[in-house]
Amino acid sequence: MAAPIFDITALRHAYAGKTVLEIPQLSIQPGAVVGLIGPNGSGKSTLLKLLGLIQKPTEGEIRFCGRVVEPFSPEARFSITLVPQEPFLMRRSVFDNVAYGLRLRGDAKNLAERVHEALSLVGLRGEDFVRRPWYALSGGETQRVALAARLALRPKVLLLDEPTASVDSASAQRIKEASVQACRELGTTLVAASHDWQWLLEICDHMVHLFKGRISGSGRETLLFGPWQSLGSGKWGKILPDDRQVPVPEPPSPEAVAVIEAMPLDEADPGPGDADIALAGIVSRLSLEKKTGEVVATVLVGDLPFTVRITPGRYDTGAIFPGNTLHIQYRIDQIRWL
Ligand SMILES: Nc1ncnc2c1ncn2[C@@H]1O[C@H](COP(=O)(O)OP(=O)(O)OP(=O)(O)O)[C@@H](O)[C@H]1O
Repeated sequence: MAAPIFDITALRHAYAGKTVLEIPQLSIQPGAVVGLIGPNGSGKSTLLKLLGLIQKPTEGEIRFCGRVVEPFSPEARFSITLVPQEPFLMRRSVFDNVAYGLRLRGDAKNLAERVHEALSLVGLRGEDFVRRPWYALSGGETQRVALAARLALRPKVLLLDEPTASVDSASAQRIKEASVQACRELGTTLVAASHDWQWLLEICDHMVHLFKGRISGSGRETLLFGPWQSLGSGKWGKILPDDRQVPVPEPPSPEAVAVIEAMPLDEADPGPGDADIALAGIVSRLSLEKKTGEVVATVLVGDLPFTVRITPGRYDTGAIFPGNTLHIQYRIDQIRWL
């Protein structure tokens, strides 16, 4: 295996003395497509800024290509590029915005051609856009020009922070396609934070699920939030509006979060099998996971969203689609607490 492009060790980051991110170890391979998911405030943007070397961690180390690189060093600036949630353009034409980085690093050969190429990657026709001033663009076009300006640099690493949060759906689609295509064509490593779990599952080699600044899993786990109720006879869990029970082990604190790894559904007739809990739910969405070729489903049990893995054999029976009833299964002793 190639040496990691990023190697994180004993990382802790704090704002005004409050720790918001703690990652003991994380490696990212060159050329990998990595997804960051997690609720608001879980530390995704902070991790991207640290990987983008525009912030220094409070403690610990981030090695880039095997070396600790100083924030804002030329090496970092020309190899790693971060597209923030609300990218801004310089008060110049689209051409000058896209050409800026190339000129800055003294790399202006075939400039016009490269600007047009980068714009076409994000679905904008050069002829229509190069002369436009920064203010004559929609939000989606601004986002795409900002991405084109990064892709023109053929970066080693592209960091995307919620690339599609505030744009129309056509721009969102184009931004997603362009970033993945760039990674394929240029061998760029892509780390994308997004609430679009389905998109990340489809494109990622690796998912990192952040929760309260810690890695809680790989994005396929179910998180169940308190408050927890006593179910009697020493049992704990939740009671659904239809009186069904969702049992968990005794919670360590009232606000503890239960984590259930996605169990595979691979039998024609689910039954409890290895699990001690089986609950009927309604399939609400299905996604094909690039890494495993499995279908990952969200199944609503009452109003609780559970994540399950459906093996190709089971999925090929053709009986699973949104709106269907499916039994989710888990073992109480496999639940861990956050
Ligand atoms: N500059 C800052 N100063 C102080 N606190 C900050 C700063 N930036 C972020 N935080 C806090 O750090 C925590 C993590 O924030 P971060 O923006 O990294 O989360 P996130 O997962 O990207 O959230 P979102 O999905 O809302 O963008 C939050 O509690 C946030 O309020």
